[in-house]
Amino acid sequence: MAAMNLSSSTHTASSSTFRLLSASRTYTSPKSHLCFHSTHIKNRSFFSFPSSISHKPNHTTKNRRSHLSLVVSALGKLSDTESVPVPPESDAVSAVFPPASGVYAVYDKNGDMQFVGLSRNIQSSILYHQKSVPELCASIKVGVVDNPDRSALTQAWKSWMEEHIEAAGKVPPGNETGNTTWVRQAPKKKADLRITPGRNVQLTVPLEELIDRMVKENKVVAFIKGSRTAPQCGFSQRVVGILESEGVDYESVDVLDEEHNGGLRETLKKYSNWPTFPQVFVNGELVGGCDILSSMHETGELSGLFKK
Ligand SMILES: N[C@@H](CCC(=O)N[C@@H](CS)C(=O)NCC(=O)O)C(=O)O
Ligand code: FES
Repeated sequence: MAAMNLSSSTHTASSSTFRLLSASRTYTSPKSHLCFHSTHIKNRSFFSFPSSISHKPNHTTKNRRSHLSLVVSALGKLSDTESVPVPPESDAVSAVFPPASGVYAVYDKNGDMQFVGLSRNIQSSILYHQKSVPELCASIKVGVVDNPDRSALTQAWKSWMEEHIEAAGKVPPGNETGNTTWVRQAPKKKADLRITPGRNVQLTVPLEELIDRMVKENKVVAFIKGSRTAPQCGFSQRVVGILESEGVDYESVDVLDEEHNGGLRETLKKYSNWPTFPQVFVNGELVGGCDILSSMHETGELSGLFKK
């Protein structure tokens, strides 16, 4: 039997015996390397869902229920669930499919099942599929899982997959390993800037001057602990998250990278007259660290600054 893709996200489950991967493999938090000093351990969430199941439904339970009753039902057997045609316009998709949690099975125009996914926001997943592969999304069956935890969702997905495999004798093509048709691709992240190519390279210009050039030649520069893909401290991670959610094009520099940025950590403190990291510069000026960025992000001031 072919191996399978689990859900619409970037995680895969593969097995010759239709075994789901253990929760630790599928849902491991990528943040386990972070420094969790007591200063920022409070209020942190140590667990994160994959992107496709991380959306919070934006309807109240009451609204959601009345919405759902129009088009989809609570999880039952796959064969007992009615398929709903996918309207061509995204507005209509939003009106038909609810932002609820559960499983969904996508059928092409010949009625062949293409993919079974699980999602914290079925509406958002369907909108994504309709946009990326409209030719494969003719109709969809939805099974809502009320009050889902991840094991309930995974169990629901497994039950539909097993039922389909028993009836059809094969995994839906979109769930085969290596099939990325239904997977949301994470945008490629930029590499961090480095001051030197390596420890052995002798600087011919003072480090202060290199810092000065770096912050003046790039609109937004974040000096952080760790890389942008793997921040080593919760403060730096928070700032990376803010910059990502602002959608701004920014450069990052790892002050802990002694191999490429030797001496930067201490020299930058003197240059900016700021004792801690992260440090974010915009248009050559220090804006601040985590606290300042967080409050400017919340008030909208930060987006205004990025537009200047
Ligand atoms: N309140 C600060 C928190 C940042 C912070 O306290 N950073 C510490 C720990 S990561 C730091 O950089 N200390 C100096 C150092 O490690 O060199 C902010 O808003 O950015
Ligand atoms: S708080 Fe420990 S490295 Fe930032």
